[in-house]
Amino acid sequence: MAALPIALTSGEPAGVGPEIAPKAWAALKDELSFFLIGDPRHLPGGTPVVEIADPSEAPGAMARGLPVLARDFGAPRVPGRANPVHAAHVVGAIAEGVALVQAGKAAAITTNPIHKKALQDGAGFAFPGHTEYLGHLAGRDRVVMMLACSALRVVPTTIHIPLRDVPGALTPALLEETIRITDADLAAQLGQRPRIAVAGLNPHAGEEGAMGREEIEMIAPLLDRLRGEGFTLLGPLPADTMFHPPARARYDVAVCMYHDQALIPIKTLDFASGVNVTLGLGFVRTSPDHGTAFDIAGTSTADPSSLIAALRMAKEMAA
Ligand SMILES: NC(=O)C1=CN([C@@H]2O[C@H](COP(=O)(O)OP(=O)(O)OC[C@H]3O[C@@H](n4cnc5c(N)ncnc54)[C@H](O)[C@@H]3O)[C@@H](O)[C@H]2O)C=CC1
Ligand SMILES: NCC(=O)COP(=O)(O)O
Repeated sequence: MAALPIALTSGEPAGVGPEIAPKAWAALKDELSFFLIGDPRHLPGGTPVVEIADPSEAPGAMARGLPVLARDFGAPRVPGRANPVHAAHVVGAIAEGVALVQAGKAAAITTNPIHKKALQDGAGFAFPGHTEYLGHLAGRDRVVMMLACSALRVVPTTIHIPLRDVPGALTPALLEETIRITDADLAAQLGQRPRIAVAGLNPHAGEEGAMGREEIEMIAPLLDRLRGEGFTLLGPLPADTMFHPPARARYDVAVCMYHDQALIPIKTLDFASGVNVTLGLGFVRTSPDHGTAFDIAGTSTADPSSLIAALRMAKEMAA
């Protein structure tokens, strides 16, 4: 019996998602099977499309073209310009992808990039991103964002919030849940518990209280308690010196305090093939690490490498 296909969501039609999906199909058609949930009108002219009525048809269709579970998004696509008419359909494709995974019709979900502001404006989307929406659909109170490439894995503890709100949002409970979910999910993936490096919040990890006290008052006591339970934890480490190659060799994943502390190193190291993974969902979700790239949408120049890596990782994790 053919392996279950991966559900790939449309993402923002005005972005590069419709352009990288056919490129990923061309690269992967002999390696794995997936199907796009989206509007076939949004795909570039000349894309070989096979419309399917059910995910079970995707493996057999891969050799002929990109399998598409066709949905009418209400309007054609204008590259670089989000259309509010699309917004509810973009959200609906994510919900449908999750439902198909939960029904045992798809092995995993891989999401094309969404434009968060366009979904807020067009559909009143109440979530900061996929991560939180997927957690909601999965019925989980808390899930974790991880970005991974061959050189590094990073987890931001706080995600899409303004920088000024980070210190208030960083609670011992939030950090503890983040570390516990990261440890459990990576142990299942790696076959052994991960070595987790934890960043400080402040310059020089607070320099013994001279530059901030979150490390002394919150992070270090929590890490000490979790070490007592058997977690392998380094830190709190100064964030500026934990990402060079010898430092990275000492851990399997870096838990960071806020979005850019985590994402700048990985996107600098490997923007082309980094993958965004949601941990703690109970099913597999991956995504390219990049966004909608409105500035190059419509030019056919978008690099599909990160989507290809995301689909490969979804297959490997779901196996
Ligand atoms: N998983 C998701 O749904 C994600 C969504 N976003 C959203 O995307 C939107 C735009 O975000 P930005 O910060 O501008 O980041 P972006 O990743 O869309 O673009 C940053 C730069 O990288 C380039 N780039 C991105 N992907 C590329 C590709 N495949 N090939 C070649 N060049 C590429 C763009 O042209 C641009 O110059 C925002 O609404 C953001 O929230 C951002 C990251 C992930
Ligand atoms: N910066 C990462 C990003 O925006 C992806 O977020 P999500 O949509 O996967 O939650």
